Amino acid sequence: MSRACSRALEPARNKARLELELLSELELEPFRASSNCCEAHQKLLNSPPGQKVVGLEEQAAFCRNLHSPAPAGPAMGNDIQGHVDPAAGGSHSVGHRRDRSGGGGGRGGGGGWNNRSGGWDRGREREANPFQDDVDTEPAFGVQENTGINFDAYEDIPVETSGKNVPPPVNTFAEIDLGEALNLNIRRCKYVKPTPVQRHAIPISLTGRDLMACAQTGSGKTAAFCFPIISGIMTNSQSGPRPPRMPRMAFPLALILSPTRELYPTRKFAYQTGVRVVVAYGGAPINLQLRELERGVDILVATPGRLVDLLERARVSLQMIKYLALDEADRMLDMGFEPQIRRIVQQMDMPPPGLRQTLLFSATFPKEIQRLAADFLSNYVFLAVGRVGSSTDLIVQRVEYVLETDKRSHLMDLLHAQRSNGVQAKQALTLVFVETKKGADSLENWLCINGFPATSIHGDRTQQEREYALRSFKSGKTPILVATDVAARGLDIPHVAHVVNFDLPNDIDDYVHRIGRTGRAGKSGLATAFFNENNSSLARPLADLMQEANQEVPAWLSRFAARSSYGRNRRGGGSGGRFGGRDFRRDSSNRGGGMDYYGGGNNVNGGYGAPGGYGGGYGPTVTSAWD
Ligand SMILES: Nc1ncnc2c1ncn2[C@@H]1O[C@H](COP(=O)(O)OP(=O)(O)OP(=O)(O)O)[C@@H](O)[C@H]1O
Repeated sequence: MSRACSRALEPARNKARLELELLSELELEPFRASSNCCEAHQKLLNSPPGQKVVGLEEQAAFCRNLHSPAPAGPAMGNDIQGHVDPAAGGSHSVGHRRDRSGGGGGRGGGGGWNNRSGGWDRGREREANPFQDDVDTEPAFGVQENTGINFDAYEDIPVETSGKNVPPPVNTFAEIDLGEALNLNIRRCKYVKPTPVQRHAIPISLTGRDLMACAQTGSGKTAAFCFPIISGIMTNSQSGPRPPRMPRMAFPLALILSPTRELYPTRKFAYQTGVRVVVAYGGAPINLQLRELERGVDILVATPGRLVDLLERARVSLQMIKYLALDEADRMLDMGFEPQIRRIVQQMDMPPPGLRQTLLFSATFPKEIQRLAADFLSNYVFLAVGRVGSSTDLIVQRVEYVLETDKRSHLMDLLHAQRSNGVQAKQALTLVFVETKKGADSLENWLCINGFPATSIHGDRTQQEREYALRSFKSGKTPILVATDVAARGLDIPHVAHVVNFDLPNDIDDYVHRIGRTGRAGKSGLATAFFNENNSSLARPLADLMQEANQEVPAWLSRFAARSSYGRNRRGGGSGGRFGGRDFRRDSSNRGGGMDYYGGGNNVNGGYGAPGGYGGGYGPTVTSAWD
C-alpha cells in the first residue's frame, strides 16, 4: 500500500482510537470483551500501515452504534442492562427530610410526596450523586472558586424591571433563605455569587410573583428559576392538600417545560434536598420514565411532546401543580410548540394563573410571544437583564463572505489556523452549525477524513447517540461538534471557544442562541459566520445586532443591510435596540388597560435608555427539532 494510501487511513485509525478510548472511559469493557464488532476497532487500530482494512471501519461504526451510548442521561438511572448511572439520579437517597436542614424523613413517611401508592421506596434506593459526573468541576466540597464569571462587571449590568411592587434584588446567596441543603448544592456547584439574573429573579420568585424574564445566553437562568422552585417545595411540602389516591398516576408539584433534552442541572440543584426530580423527554424509552414517575415526583422536567404522551396515558396529572416554568419560553410559545403548550397549560387539569406560580425565561422574547405568554401569567413582573460584562462583547463576532462552494475549504483554513494558534487544545471546543441533518453527517465525515476529529448531533440521532456525541465533544475527544439547530438552545458546554455558523439560520434569534453556546458564564468566546447572498434577509438584523454588541460590522455587510428590506427578521424599535428585550406592556399601544395592566417600569441601573430591543416581526417559525 502506498504511503498516500496509508496516510488516508490515518483518520479512520484516529477515529477508531477515539471510539475505543471513549468506550473504555464509559466503562463498557464487558461489552467490548464479548463483542466481535468491537474487535473491529482494535484490529483497525493495530493494523500495520501497509495492511488493507477495508470493512473494519464500517464494522467499527456498527459497533459504535450498537454499544456506544453512554448511560449518561437523565432517566437512565438504572438502564436495561443494569448499569447504574451516577449522573442519572434515577433514585433517591434514604431518609431525606424535606425541611431546610436537608436530612431526615420525608413527606408522607415512607412514600414519596406524590406517590401514596407506595412505589417510591426511599429505604431501598440511594440517590446518585450528580456531581460525580462533572467533567469540568473539582470534586464536591472543593475550595470554592467562581467559574469564570466576571464579577466586577456586575454593577454595570443594565437591568430593567416592570410590574407592580417589584421585590428588590439581592447581592449574595446568603441574603436569601434558600435552605441549608440547597445552599450546600450551590456551594458544590461553586457558585460564589448570584449572577445578575439570579440576583433579581430569585427574590421576585420567592415572593410568589409570576415572572417573565429575559437574560442573555449563558447568564445562569436555569438556577434562577430552579432555586425558588426547589426552595418553595422544601419549605411548603408539609402544607397544602394531598393528591388523590390514584395508582400509577403521578402528581408533580412543579413542571419545568423545555424544548431541549439537555435537562441535567435541576437534579444537581435538588440533590439531597428531598425534592425528587424526574426528567421525561422524547427519544428515550418511555417505560423507564414511567417507572421513575411511579416512584414519585416533585419536579417534573419535560419536553412538551413527551409530556403530552404521559398525560394522554393518564400517568401524570397536573392538578397539584404549584410552579410552572417555561425554559426557552419564546421557543415554547412559537408556532411550533404553542398548541402543545396551550393544551398542557390551559386544557388539562393544571390550576389557572393566580393559583399557580408561573416563571417564563428566555434569552430572546419577541413582543408577539410576550403577548401570547401574558395569557399564562397573573400580575407578573417583567425582568430584562443584560449580559454579564455589560455587553455582548464577551463574544467576538465575525462575519465573513464565503460562497457556498468555498465553505469547506474556508472552514478548513479556520481550523488549521486555530490549531497552529494552539486554540484546539484539549478543552477548546468548536461548534459548527449547519442547516440540514445530511449536511451535518457529511461535514462530520469530511472533517474526520481531513484529520479533524469531529462528531455530530441532529434530529435523526437517537437520544443515546446524542449523549454519546456530546460526551465525546465535551471531553475533548472529538473537539469539533457539527450540529443542526437542535444544539442551538440550552446546551451548556464549558470550553466552547468557537461557534462557526457554517450555514446561517434564517432567524436572528436563532443566531443569538447559537452563538450563545460560547461566551458562557462570563467567559469569552468567538463566533464566526459564513455569509453569502443566500443570507441576504439576515443582513440587516445581523448588522444591527453586531452594532448593539459593539462589534465591528464589515462594510460589505452594511451594504447588504442597506439593500435588504426590513423584513421579518427585523428587530423592532430601530435605534437603541438591546438584548434583554422590553416589556411589551410598556408600549403605548398595549396600554389599553391603563396602569392596571402596566405597573410601571424601573430602570435599575440606568443601562437601558432608548426604546427598542427585540420585538417587531417575529416571523413564522420552526417546529420542534427534538420532539
Ligand atoms: N451564580 C453562578 N456562579 C457561577 N456560575 C454560574 C452561576 N449560575 C450559573 N452558572 C453557570 O453558568 C453557566 C450558564 O448557566 P445556564 O445554562 O443556566 O445559562 P442560561 O442563561 O440558561 O443560558 P441559555 O440561555 O443559553 O440556556 C452554567 O455552566 C452554570 O453552571
